[in-house]
Amino acid sequence: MLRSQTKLMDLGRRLCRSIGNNNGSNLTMVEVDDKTGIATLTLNKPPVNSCNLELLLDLNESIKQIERNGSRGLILTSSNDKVFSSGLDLNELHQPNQDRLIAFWRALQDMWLSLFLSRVPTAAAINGHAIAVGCVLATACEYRVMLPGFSIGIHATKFGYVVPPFILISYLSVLPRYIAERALLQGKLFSIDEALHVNLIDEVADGKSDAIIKCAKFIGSFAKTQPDARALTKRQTRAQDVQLLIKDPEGQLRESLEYINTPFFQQGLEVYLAKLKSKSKE
Ligand SMILES: CCCCCCCCCCCCC/C=C/C(=O)SCCNC(=O)CCNC(=O)[C@H](O)C(C)(C)COP(=O)(O)OP(=O)(O)OC[C@H]1O[C@@H](n2cnc3c(N)ncnc32)[C@H](O)[C@@H]1OP(=O)(O)O
Repeated sequence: MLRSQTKLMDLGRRLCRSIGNNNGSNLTMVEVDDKTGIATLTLNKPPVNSCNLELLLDLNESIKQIERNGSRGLILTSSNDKVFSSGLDLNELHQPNQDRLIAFWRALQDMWLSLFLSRVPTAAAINGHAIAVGCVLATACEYRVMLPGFSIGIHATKFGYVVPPFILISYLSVLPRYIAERALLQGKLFSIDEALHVNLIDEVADGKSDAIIKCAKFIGSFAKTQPDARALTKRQTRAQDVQLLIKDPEGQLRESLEYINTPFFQQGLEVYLAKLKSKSKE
């Protein structure tokens, strides 16, 4: 590598400062670019960023921290170069301890609301597979840039999971209804070309740094808007989508828990988890 290139990269690194989210965990990392004021929020739970209780709480705290520290925007990405997020940690749903399950599902609902309604511009640099809730994280953002060779989508019905309303809504907020409905019913995972074709993603990037640059460019497109006016307008635009979860979070929680605790769901999950484990040993 040329010395001038190395120098440029060092400079880039120096311009970023890490900010903690006060809980001392490294499950997510936040770096703010001093020049642009944009925060990069990196999912960092090996091996595949599956969302367990701790990651959801951490992610929610980081989203709030980014808003509190006055960042100009949020870019969500992953420290894993193959997987953006593998969705919910299925171990949280399998034969769950009921108190932990309640905390887990509440954390999921709260985190989704924080990201979906974030007052700052949000973009996802999808540098790996984005499966189920991994896709939901991306669609909660305002803009999506993805790298080729990976899949994105919600394939829950293939494995016998009914999707809760807020997951459905996050799909419907970016896809036309007939495409969202068909994809959900088929349990479809989109290739990059298919995702681009239906506008599930906005752009393709040829590497993670290119994806981050493209996300930053999108966020920069709001430079001339007044932040409070932008934030309130976004909230109004999305108000109907969040109505159910804001008006009756406990009702939504109850419905999901009832379903998760059914023998039907538990048996299906057991088979799926066993398949996943045997696949990873191949
Ligand atoms: C009428 C009432 C209405 C209310 C309804 C309420 C319903 C509520 C419940 C239903 C929820 C529905 C919505 C579902 C949302 C979800 O997000 S579920 C999660 C779905 N995700 C997946 O299925 C992903 C599965 N994983 C993969 O396909 C692959 O792992 C990968 C992401 C493509 C990565 O592949 P690779 O790099 O080859 O890694 P692996 O070797 O496969 O995996 C490494 C280890 O990680 C484990 N793992 C992977 N994903 C998960 C996961 N999601 N949860 C837990 N563990 C996971 C995998 O088993 C490996 O583990 P080891 O064997 O121990 O190494």
